[in-house]
Amino acid sequence: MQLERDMQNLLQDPSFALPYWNFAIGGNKCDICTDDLVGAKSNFEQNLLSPNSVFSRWQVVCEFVEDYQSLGTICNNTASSPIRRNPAGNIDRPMVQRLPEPEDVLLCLEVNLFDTPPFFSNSTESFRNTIEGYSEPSGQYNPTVRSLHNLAHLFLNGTGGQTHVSPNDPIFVLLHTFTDAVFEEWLKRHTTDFNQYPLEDAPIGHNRQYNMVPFWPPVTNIEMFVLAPDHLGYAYDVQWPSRALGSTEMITVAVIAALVLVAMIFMGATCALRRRSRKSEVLQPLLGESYPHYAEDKENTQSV
Ligand SMILES: O=C1C=c2cc(C(=O)O)[nH]c2=CC1=O
Repeated sequence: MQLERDMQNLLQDPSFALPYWNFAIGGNKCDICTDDLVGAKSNFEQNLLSPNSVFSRWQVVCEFVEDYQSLGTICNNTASSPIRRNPAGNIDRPMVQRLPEPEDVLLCLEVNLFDTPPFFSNSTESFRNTIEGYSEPSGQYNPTVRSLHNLAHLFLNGTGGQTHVSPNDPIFVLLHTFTDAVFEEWLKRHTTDFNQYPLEDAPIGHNRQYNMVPFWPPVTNIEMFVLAPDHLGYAYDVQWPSRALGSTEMITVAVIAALVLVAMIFMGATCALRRRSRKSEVLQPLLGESYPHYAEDKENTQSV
């Protein structure tokens, strides 16, 4: 939100809103990697951005993570190299050559618990770990899988796919606004019980009452475990995909539809038969063939 406000100030446009990148579109194309958006691929160098994009002139800062760790130095914001990006181009990892599928988002929204022990990247049936992308989209932990948020990062295959430098790629923000939109939708669809947020035992910075580092002013994790339109003053406009029916569901629907049709035919036929019999009852002569007619009656009386 601070970034959005900063950009509103820079642009002198209070209506500016951060967009999101719906990365759950499947396939191997980065739909926003065009020169009018976040930059197309260079025709000259496969890992770089097209010179027609403003972002081809952006430089990566804080690239030397080994130095920061081994020498204990702090990143001094020295620019070192251009942004690298080669979507779907990681030939060593075919699994990250495709974006998440729309269905993956739906499955992840169905995971009931926010988090489960050990509150880490190997948690299973945990919404937090599933949207993060260390589980099958349905929530089952699988160490070989990368999905959703993680898969979107790795798909970018370059600056945006390396944790310590990924914020240098402008896609970073759009990838995370969408991830936040999925979180928002999950909060909407599930009763939000604060107790599901780990009070302890999560990695440092991730417990319920811990501050979210490095945001300023300080804000705790639990303060953000709320519906954004009601408490934070923003909302997402997303068309969530609808769920395609599985084969068992399709058979169930077909059987129900067939039963309803048979019931309707039966009811229609019964009504028609009833109406017909009621009609013939109404038109029945008061004196049937078996009753003597008045004239005959009279004749009989006279002859006596
Ligand atoms: O920038 C990031 C890069 C990531 C790579 C993975 C992974 O699953 O290997 N996860 C990432 C998260 C990032 O934020």
